[in-house]
Amino acid sequence: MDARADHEAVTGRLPELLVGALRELARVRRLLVALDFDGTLAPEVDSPEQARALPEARDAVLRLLALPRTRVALVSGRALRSLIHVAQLPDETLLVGSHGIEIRLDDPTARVNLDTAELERVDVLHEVLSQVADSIDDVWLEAKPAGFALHTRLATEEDSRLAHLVALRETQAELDDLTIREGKNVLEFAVRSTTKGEAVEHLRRYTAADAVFYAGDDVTDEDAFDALGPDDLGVKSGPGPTLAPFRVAGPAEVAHVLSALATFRAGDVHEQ
Ligand SMILES: O=P(O)(O)OC[C@H]1O[C@H](O[C@H]2O[C@H](CO)[C@@H](O)[C@H](O)[C@H]2O)[C@H](O)[C@@H](O)[C@@H]1O
Repeated sequence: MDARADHEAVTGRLPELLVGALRELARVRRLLVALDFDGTLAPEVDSPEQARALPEARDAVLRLLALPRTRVALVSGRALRSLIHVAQLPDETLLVGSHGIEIRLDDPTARVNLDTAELERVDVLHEVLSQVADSIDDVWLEAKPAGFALHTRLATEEDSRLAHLVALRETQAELDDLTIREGKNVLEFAVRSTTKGEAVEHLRRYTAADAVFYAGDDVTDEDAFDALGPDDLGVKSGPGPTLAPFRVAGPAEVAHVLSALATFRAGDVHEQ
């Protein structure tokens, strides 16, 4: 294969500016690759437990994990348990679940511990949100350690709007200071407040990374993009307003970006 064909095989149809930024990033000494899961590595599906990373994305993540001075983290709104189930990645993958409430670094036994007051608030949330889910067609509740996700993907637009309105009204009538986040066909309620931005900062310190790559698709990923600095690189997956300097169409293109990053990094690591 000549050099041009070789270059095209690695970069595909990625914009030249993005390819240049990936090459630059691949040269840093310690790199943290932090990735959202749903809508970024995995295409959206109706049943959250059926979601899986695209094979090309998973291969690229495995290649990155195998490189020296390169750490990979998943930063997800999913409960850690659910993230472990769908991601199916080796233990050296750093995991952030529940939008930063649950963090699994290199100790796989680490658990989130809620105090009694928080556990009581989770119980109240459960009672209120179960009633909402039970009373509206095709609306269901996903449990997480510190809260719940009210899913409306399969509901009609009208029922979805109604579910959001009622859930907001009823939860706020019962509990103060809830953390409420709107995502894709989901409204999330938690009794603890953290953001993906805080999670990225935590991971940056933990890994002593010289630069961070972050890819994400949803509103909550904007906190992570906001936490990036001039030496970092953010890529938004799919449509919607974003702080990320680069955008690709969706998970298939994210996989391509990760694959190119792994290839550049492997080359640069060998050169050093
Ligand atoms: O931060 P993420 O990794 O993107 O997780 C965000 C939420 O993802 C899951 O819900 C979303 O994906 C589902 C599977 O494609 C889809 O059915 C649902 O409509 C989406 O909202 C997950 O179930 C949530 O707990 C996460 O917070």
